[in-house]
Amino acid sequence: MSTTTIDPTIPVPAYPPRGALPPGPKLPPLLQIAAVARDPIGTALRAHERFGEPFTMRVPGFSPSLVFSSPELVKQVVTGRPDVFLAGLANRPLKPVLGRWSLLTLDRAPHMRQRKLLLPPFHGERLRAYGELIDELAEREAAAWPVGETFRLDRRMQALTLEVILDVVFGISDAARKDEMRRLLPRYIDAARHVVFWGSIATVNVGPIRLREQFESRRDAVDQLLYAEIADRRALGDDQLSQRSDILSMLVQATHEDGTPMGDGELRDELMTLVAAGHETTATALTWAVDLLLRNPAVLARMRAAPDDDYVRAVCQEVLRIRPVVPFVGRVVTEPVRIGDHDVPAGAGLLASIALTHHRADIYPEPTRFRPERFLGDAAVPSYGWLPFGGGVRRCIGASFAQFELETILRVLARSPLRLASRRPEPIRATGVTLVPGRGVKLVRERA
Ligand code: HEM
Repeated sequence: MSTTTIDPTIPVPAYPPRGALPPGPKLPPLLQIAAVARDPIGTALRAHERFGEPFTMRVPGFSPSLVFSSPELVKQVVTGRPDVFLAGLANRPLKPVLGRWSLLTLDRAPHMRQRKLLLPPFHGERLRAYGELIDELAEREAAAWPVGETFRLDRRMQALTLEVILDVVFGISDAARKDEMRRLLPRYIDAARHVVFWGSIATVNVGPIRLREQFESRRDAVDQLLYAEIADRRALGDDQLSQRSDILSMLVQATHEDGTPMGDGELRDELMTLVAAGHETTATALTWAVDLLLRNPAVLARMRAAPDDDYVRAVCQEVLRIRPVVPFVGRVVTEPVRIGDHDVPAGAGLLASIALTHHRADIYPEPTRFRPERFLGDAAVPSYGWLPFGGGVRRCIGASFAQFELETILRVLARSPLRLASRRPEPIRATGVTLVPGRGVKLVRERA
């Protein structure tokens, strides 16, 4: 069933001529993206120091982009007119993975149509009802870790946040299907990460390297499960549906303004979007949070000693400041615009560098120090000085849920007797659209 009639495809505007954009790193685009992959924050800081604001980044398959980082200019980028500042177009590398109806890859009226349907399930206190379940899943996960053996925390956090998505978003109750999802979704996300980061290079088949085939077969396997779940949910009566609190059940009942329900393709793309946007991001933030806590014993001690809500919130805010899981958000402009004193030609990309904003010494003295106290009391951060969830009509719809999930799980993890397997600093790497710990944060659980 497909009910949506507006074609969401917007042509990519021609790139502006080189001379029309401010200077930036001279490396060829492929080498620029390799440098970003290896040292995302350092590369941005060095470019900012050398070229000032804005500088131009060029990466393969993406509009050449002006990078901004001061709060007032970042605000203009993320809150610019949604019919001109297109985020869906900027997010187009995600399209092969998430689909054409994904909230992340749509713009203008089709984007607002989907956003109106997706926002209500994420609103207010609704998802807090899941607090107990999340707490229970976290306790069970931490209790299963082997004593005295080294393990990678990133993998465990991915498994945990996937469980949360399978319950809260999908509401899958069939045990066999849930097991299949546990097995197949991470494999698909793994293949998808390369497609997103390396663009078209990762979708070719060269001799024995069958990246495209692998990507497509993993996508089809997951799609089959998703369509089966959608069909089962549609088969439920209104009474049964209205008693369920998972997001899929709510979306199956939702209707667009013209009264039409979401089609199967729309539902599939939005489910995939919620997994992709909400699973690894939260897992990565948790992994960084534990790494930072174990390297900052005073903060850990305060977390262990029955912390108040404000302190736990401040810890999570500081984690997302110093390790912004999504290091930038992008827009592509379809007509000339002015950002501060800068004329930006049509077809240029704009990047709000969250990582650079969060490392500004004028907002955060000693920006590389982990100090949750920055977010306590009257210490005010300027608006758009902290934006791990982006902003404007594209602001992350899962932001309050993510913060709640982080705080709930971190309280549990802080109580676990864990130590780092190595004191060496954890390298920060970029994969897909996230900043991840290069070695996955290796831990040892000690005897309690
Ligand atoms: C620590 C966790 C998370 C971080 C750091 C994060 C960050 C972001 C960022 C930076 C954006 C882009 C905003 C912009 O372009 O201005 C975004 C968009 C989005 N996020 Fe999140 N997110 C997180 C968790 C979640 C969760 C748990 C969900 C849902 C289950 C979610 C769903 C979405 C969706 C659907 C969008 C697209 C919104 C739109 O384009 O209208 N995110 N997120």
